[in-house]
Amino acid sequence: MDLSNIGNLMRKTQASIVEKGYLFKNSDLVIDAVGSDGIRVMMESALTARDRVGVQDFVLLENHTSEVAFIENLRKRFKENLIYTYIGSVLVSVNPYKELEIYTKQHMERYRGVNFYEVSPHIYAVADNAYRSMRTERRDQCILISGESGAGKTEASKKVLQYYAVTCPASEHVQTVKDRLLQSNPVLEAFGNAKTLRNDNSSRFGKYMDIQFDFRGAPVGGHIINYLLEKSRVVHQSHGERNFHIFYQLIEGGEEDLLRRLGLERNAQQYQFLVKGNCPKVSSINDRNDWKIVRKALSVIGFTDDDVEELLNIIASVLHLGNVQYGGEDSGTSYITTETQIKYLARLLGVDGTVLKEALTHKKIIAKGEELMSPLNQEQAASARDALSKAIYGRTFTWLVNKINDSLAFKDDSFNSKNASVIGLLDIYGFEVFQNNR
Ligand SMILES: Nc1ncnc2c1ncn2[C@@H]1O[C@H](COP(=O)(O)OP(=O)(O)OP(=O)(O)O)[C@@H](O)[C@H]1O
Repeated sequence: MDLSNIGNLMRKTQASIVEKGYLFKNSDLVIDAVGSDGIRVMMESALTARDRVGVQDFVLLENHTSEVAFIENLRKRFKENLIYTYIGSVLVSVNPYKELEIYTKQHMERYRGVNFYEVSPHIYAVADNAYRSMRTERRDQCILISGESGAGKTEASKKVLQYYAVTCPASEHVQTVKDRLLQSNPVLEAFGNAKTLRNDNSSRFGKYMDIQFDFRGAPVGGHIINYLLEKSRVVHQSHGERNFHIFYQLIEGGEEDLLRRLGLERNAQQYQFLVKGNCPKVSSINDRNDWKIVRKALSVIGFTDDDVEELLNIIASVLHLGNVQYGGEDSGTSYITTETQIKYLARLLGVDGTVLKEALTHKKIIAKGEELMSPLNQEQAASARDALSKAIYGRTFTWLVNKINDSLAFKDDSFNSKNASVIGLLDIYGFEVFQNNR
């Protein structure tokens, strides 16, 4: 072998070894390619490379049962901006908290149709592997994403969706489905995410999303199941946290005449349900911009102007409910001191103001077939108000998800959805332990 070429060949091979993560597992291949003269230098280079970037699959670690070795390998890779590592077919991801140039179309192409271990670990490899297994084995697949709050689960599930949106076959109809699938994210995040101490955009609900594919492997529909929305956040937030994003987006971004119609002021500090966490501004969040994104997304998903109006009426009514105040502290019988709120509430919710007032200050008892109204004291009335606010918000969220599902459902009669192949995406929020878990 011409020794002058060894350097070049080595550099090339080493890059490929590092990229593919073969290192010493497949070092025989490398030694064959380099020839006996290059073996020693080659081995040293590969060793140095492994020292620097770690191994791309934890099963290749010499001491793979050691937690210390595991963490050390993650640390090495993270330092080199390698946030993904495999444990066999499981992908471990470390949140980089910065934009990495690893989600471009070129990257997607690199992972398309390529075997899991031929390219460096990536969320796209997992997405592609599930897709190919679905097509070749004709079996439904599921990608389960779990981790503690702020680990990057929601971002990972968005990357998977983007991967399918770009790489799967498309037609006009399929493009609409892809757009709707992608646009459902900002809407769900506006209504179901909030700033917490750990994550400025924390999902406060669990989400399971089915993506349906036809026989050509094109995404033709989807379905979302939501569960465990953290409704208590509507009425109370811990210090440094916020309510659901949509409230701030509406107040910051809502047009003047819209706010006037809803009886709202452009000042979040005016609303009892938005001041509990004492966190009016978050540097990483632009509520005004996000409002525009959500409004656009709602129309892409197929919400009519009437749907949006109804939705916003209800969101505004929750804010008005929070400002309902009671008198009658010592008497044991509460009464409402904020008539303006009741006026707005009656109009926005389409209910009779007198009936609403009674509902907010009394409880109904049915005894021996007879209905009796019993007055609530101030504290009980405040709890009734909060319970109503949570119930309204919770049902609105379910309504929203149902509307999104209607728009994602495949409506062609000739297509039998029972024959569709499905990739499920489960993004379940991380465990948290609070002083008070609610
Ligand atoms: N791959 C990534 N590249 C760059 N930044 C990321 C990536 N993944 C996550 N982040 C950053 O971390 C933040 C938190 O991520 P994400 O919301 O996905 O966490 P999560 O695990 O879904 O948390 P929660 O359970 O609270 O909803 C994101 O808003 C984003 O700023």
